Amino acid sequence: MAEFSLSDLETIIGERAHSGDPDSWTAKLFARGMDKAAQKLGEEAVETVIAAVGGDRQALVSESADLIYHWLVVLGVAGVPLADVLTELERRTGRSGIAEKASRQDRG
Ligand SMILES: N=c1c2ncn([C@@H]3O[C@H](COP(=O)(O)OP(=O)(O)OP(=O)(O)O)[C@@H](O)[C@H]3O)c2ncn1[C@@H]1O[C@H](COP(=O)(O)O)[C@@H](O)[C@H]1O
Repeated sequence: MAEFSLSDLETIIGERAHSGDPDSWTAKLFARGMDKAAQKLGEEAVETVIAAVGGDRQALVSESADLIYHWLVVLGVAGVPLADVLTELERRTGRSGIAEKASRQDRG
């Protein structure tokens, strides 16, 4: 399970976004647009902060997962690929080729 990556989740979100599946939370968020997606991201951020400050380790893991999922949905609704964020993070390290290497490892 440790091999599961943010890139995998981005792919799943992309597949579900316009699936038309009435049971898909992802499809619902994409249909309702940025206001709803961003609102959910904000709520999950607050819940993550509460878990962290409260020292609730299990809640912190769970809320972090909710937060990251909703962050990727917001990126998807905005049309911003995860790779753009990774490239920006890599730029800040002052090194090059790290994101590319991670992507190669991701693909096996
Ligand atoms: N990781 C997640 C994930 N994390 C959280 N959530 C959903 O986010 C929602 C947020 O819960 P809340 O209680 O805050 O929201 P709510 O109160 O039900 O909604 P509102 O009242 O705010 O409208 C819940 O419905 C959760 O199921 C997620 N939904 C989907 N995924 C991933 O996306 C994939 C595709 O999901 P579907 O699009 O639902 O098929 C799944 O297989 C997962 O991998």
